[in-house]
Amino acid sequence: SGGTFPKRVKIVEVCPRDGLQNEKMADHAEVLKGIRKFPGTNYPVLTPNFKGYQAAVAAGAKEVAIFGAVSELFTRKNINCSIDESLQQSYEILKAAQAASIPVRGYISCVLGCPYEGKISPAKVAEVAKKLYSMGCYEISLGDTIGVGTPGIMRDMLSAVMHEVPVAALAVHCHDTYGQALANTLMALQMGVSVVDSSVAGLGGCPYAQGASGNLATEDLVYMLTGLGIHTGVNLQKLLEAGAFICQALNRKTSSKVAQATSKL
Ligand SMILES: CC(C)(COP(=O)([O-])OP(=O)([O-])OC[C@H]1O[C@@H](n2cnc3c(N)ncnc32)[C@H](O)[C@@H]1OP(=O)([O-])[O-])[C@@H](O)C(=O)NCCC(=O)NCCSC(=O)C[C@@](C)(O)CC(=O)[O-]
Repeated sequence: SGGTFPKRVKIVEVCPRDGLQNEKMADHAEVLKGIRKFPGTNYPVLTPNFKGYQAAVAAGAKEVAIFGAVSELFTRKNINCSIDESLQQSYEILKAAQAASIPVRGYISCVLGCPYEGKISPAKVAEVAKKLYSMGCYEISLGDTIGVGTPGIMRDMLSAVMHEVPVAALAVHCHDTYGQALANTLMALQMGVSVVDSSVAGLGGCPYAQGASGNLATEDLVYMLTGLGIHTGVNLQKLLEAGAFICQALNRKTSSKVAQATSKL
């Protein structure tokens, strides 16, 4: 593998959630019932509050994800509460989930910049990450929700967070609004992060974040990791087929550069 890069990277495919959340879509209970489940694959449900957690568990969710942010204004627009209130809700979900042996992943949004508050201090991200981790999230996914970050900002943010949370429990979640998602992810990999969120065909975007656009495309991530000799366990050809399938179903163009390039071969 390449120098200080991790030998293997776990990719968390967020297209079924992040990628499709802007589409007119069924509620999670119908989705969970409707999908064919494969052994060894997790199907986490994003739960915005305790009511959402209870509904997800009642629908058979075996893993849930909670989300918070480092910006008061974004938190208000996204889930209609303050950061402290959102952490309190997260705590309640984590307590119930621990009692039910349900793993909880934590997302933090706007870690490299906020559409409403602008610059975000790395110390603030570290503080929220520490709280979610100490409350029991097994992994913290750090989201550049509106894709404004550049690798230097990613480096400063991660340096602060890694003082508070072990790097093995960190993931990055980059949006590609300014074409920086792959570069930001590469910086995170160089700093030892080995879990990366991405979305097939680059679909995605947060409806509550002005200007947010698609996620890092999984095809492009897998292509880069393969080139670096990093193991992912993902078959790029099959991934390209999955991307083509979902783009056709949604009548959308892929944002993956690899998909665009290989379709012309
Ligand atoms: C969180 C709420 C629901 C609060 O919304 P609220 O209006 O503050 O909630 P409330 O407690 O005042 O309740 C209002 C009504 O909603 C109902 N309600 C309350 N909760 C639920 C629930 N869970 N499921 C179904 N119904 C619910 C509740 O029962 C009540 O119904 P009524 O009594 O009036 O008939 C709202 O603000 C909301 O839906 N927000 C959207 C959250 C969302 O999906 N955001 C996008 C997620 S993606 C993201 O954040 C970024 C990420 C993770 O992808 C990573 C990155 O890129 O950074």
